[in-house]
Amino acid sequence: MTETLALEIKNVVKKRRQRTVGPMNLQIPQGYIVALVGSNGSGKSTILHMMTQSLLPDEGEIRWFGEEGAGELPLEIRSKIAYVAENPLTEENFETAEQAASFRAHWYPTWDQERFDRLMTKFDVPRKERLNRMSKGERRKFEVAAALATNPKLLILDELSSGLDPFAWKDMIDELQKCMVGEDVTIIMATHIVEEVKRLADYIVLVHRGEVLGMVEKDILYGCCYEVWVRGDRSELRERTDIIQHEEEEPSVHKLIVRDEGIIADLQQSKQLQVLRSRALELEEVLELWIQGYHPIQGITRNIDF
Ligand SMILES: Nc1ncnc2c1ncn2[C@@H]1O[C@H](COP(=O)(O)OP(=O)(O)OP(=O)(O)O)[C@@H](O)[C@H]1O
Repeated sequence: MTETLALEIKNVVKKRRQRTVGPMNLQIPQGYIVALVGSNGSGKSTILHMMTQSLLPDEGEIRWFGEEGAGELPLEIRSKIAYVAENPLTEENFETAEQAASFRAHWYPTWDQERFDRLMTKFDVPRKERLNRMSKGERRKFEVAAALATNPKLLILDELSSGLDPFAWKDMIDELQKCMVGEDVTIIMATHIVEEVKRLADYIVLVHRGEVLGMVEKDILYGCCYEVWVRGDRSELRERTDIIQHEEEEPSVHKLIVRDEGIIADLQQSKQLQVLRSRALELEEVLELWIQGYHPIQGITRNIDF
């Protein structure tokens, strides 16, 4: 990757009570939306905490915008980063939205009050209400409005949709898409919502049991694997090295997972096999295969027992 990097993670390790996260390496290019996906407890929030220095790595280093990241982040870099954590800061609990916003405006030279006001109105958040008296969704909307008002170069979001109703969720998606137009903003978001990944992400980082399995362009994952049902003798399939998974659903009817559409065409050419039907795998199914050991770019890593 030759683009300017918003963030670079080199050999980073964080030891947590239940699980060690890392060692991991990641290069996040500037100007894209990157989604961190993975099961509960896989390490997504830990990674985001380290990206914002709310947690320090035990080993390795992180660089922001190509700058050295050792020690405390300089204010100049910190003010380019906005972070919406999974759980909001308790320090601000007794402040109203207006008070918390004016405090943040003081720390962020790029604070845009007009943008904040516009978003608060759009999201319908009560300004004079104390933050700890807001509903979960209202608080979330305030946090996102305040993060966007800082005009960040790097926006880090942990579970954006947590507590949001479907209308507010759509508004958020629209705002994030708007904020990517014509600006050199990078967004890194941890999410469990496939629709969010589909709508927003340029790249997907898959995290599994504390390990970063890789980063792949989202569009590569569409049409990278197919499910195909064929009728014929299993001996006809034995020689094929391009089958990722095989299951004999009933005698002589096989459900296969194959790498690409070309293989389906190839199977259709076979005189001994009859292709019954096929479909492209959904994004979440491709991710599941990746967790099982099939890398969408590097390919097959397992042997199939016929
Ligand atoms: N404050 C903490 N102290 C010690 N261990 C923690 C702490 N927070 C998380 N962990 C552990 O670190 C590991 C990774 O947790 P993390 O919250 O990063 O996962 P996650 O992928 O964000 O999960 P989820 O999708 O459920 O939010 C888990 O084993 C968790 O128990």
